[in-house]
Amino acid sequence: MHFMTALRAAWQSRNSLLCVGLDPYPARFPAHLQGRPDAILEFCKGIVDATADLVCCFKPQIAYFAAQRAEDQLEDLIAHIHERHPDTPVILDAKRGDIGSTAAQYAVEAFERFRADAITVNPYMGRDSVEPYLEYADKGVILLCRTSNPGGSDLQFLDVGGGERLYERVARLVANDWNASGNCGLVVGATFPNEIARVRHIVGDMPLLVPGIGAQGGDIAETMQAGGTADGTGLMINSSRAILFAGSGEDYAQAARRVALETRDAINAKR
Ligand SMILES: O=c1ccn([C@@H]2O[C@H](COP(=O)(O)O)[C@@H](O)[C@H]2O)c(=O)[nH]1
Repeated sequence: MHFMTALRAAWQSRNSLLCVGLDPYPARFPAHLQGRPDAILEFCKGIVDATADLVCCFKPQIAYFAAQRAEDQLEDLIAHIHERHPDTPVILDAKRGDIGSTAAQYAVEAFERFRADAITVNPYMGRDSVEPYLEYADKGVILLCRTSNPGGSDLQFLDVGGGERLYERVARLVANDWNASGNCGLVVGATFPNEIARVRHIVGDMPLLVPGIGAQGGDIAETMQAGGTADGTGLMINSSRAILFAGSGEDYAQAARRVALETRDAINAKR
């Protein structure tokens, strides 16, 4: 199924705009998982199974798996999500960016090896660096636009002419040119609600992946006000650490579920 079709279906069936980010950091795992060779997979499966009915998508961040030499556990985790929660799209947060020939290999890695439904991509090497992902027309390609970190302003806020900021140029380019197959989205941080509103104005109803609530302190009400579409959807609002590490004992998955539920409900209260 096309990523966008699956996402829209999940927004409706789950009544949720929440994306749970899967950033497994072993030092924060509960004691009963410490030292197990499959700890990353078991930790993440616990989170996924406890929250799947509350989310519109999951977003594993590849660095947390690669740093632990656990790419095989990422493969198994995504296979688990597809098997047990088949209506829940998976966004591989990899932020790839390279020349076309190398990008083609990254696209194979994301969509054929890991079987992700969408990937995050860095657009700053231009169209030919993004083309190999766009060719997978049924997969989502979610481009960095206005990132949530403070240093994002160093470049993304530069005036590229006529008062247009670089992140606005990215939004315009993606909406008017790169999105021919309707498979593009943009990353815009919850920590910059004014820019979320600008991007929404430029791109119409294009889905926005919004990290930055929870541990980074972004405001849910401001995010919804700035980025929600007329039908109350349009956003995948990510929270990772605040949900993953809500508890530190054997009941960590139940604790994660409680925070995921509160977060989903706080978002829904502002739709
Ligand atoms: O601009 C961006 C783009 C991506 N991220 C990623 O989202 C999560 C945020 O984690 P929290 O624990 O909820 O802060 C993480 O995987 C980042 O790599 C982002 O934060 N900002």
